[in-house]
Amino acid sequence: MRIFFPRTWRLFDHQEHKVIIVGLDNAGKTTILYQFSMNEVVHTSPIIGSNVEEIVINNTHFLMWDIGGQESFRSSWNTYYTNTELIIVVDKELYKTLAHEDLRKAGLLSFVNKRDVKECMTSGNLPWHIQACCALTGKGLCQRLEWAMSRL
Ligand SMILES: Nc1nc2c(ncn2[C@@H]2O[C@H](COP(=O)(O)OP(=O)(O)OP(=O)(O)O)[C@@H](O)[C@H]2O)c(=O)[nH]1
Ligand SMILES: [Mg+2]
Repeated sequence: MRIFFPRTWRLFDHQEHKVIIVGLDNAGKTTILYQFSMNEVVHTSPIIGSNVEEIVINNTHFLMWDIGGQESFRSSWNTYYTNTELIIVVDKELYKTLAHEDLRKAGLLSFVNKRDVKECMTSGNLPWHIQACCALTGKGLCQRLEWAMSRL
């Protein structure tokens, strides 16, 4: 995995940044967690509960929580939200739906919808980006973490 973040001011950034990884079951969250922490693919089993790893990248410390995506556990996700600085949403359904020959040349624009509904998050308070990745190779994972870190 490529190591980045050359900014010198980060050399002394020992604050721990809380990250949560959410998404439906089987999306690849645990695989991504261990790509970040061990730079390798581990054998995973579906989890009801969570895994947490402390990860240091270029002297920036992350406490990365991988939260089980099984339906029965989703109502517990909110117990992990306190002090979260970065949310990683892993979505395999989107990929599956769009992996079609007819869409090979299409662009992709994603809307965070229902901004008129009060309880919904808005793009105003939640900066976000879409990044294609492969958790088995680690490709794509680092680029977007770099983008996210610049906003911490
Ligand atoms: N082909 C492919 N398989 C992947 C990728 N990422 C994960 N997988 C596989 O998808 C399966 C599920 O991955 P997990 O990381 O356990 O999924 P999860 O999101 O943690 O699932 P829950 O713990 O049930 O919420 C495993 O067999 C992984 O090897 C990927 O980028 N490509
Ligand atoms: Mg898992």
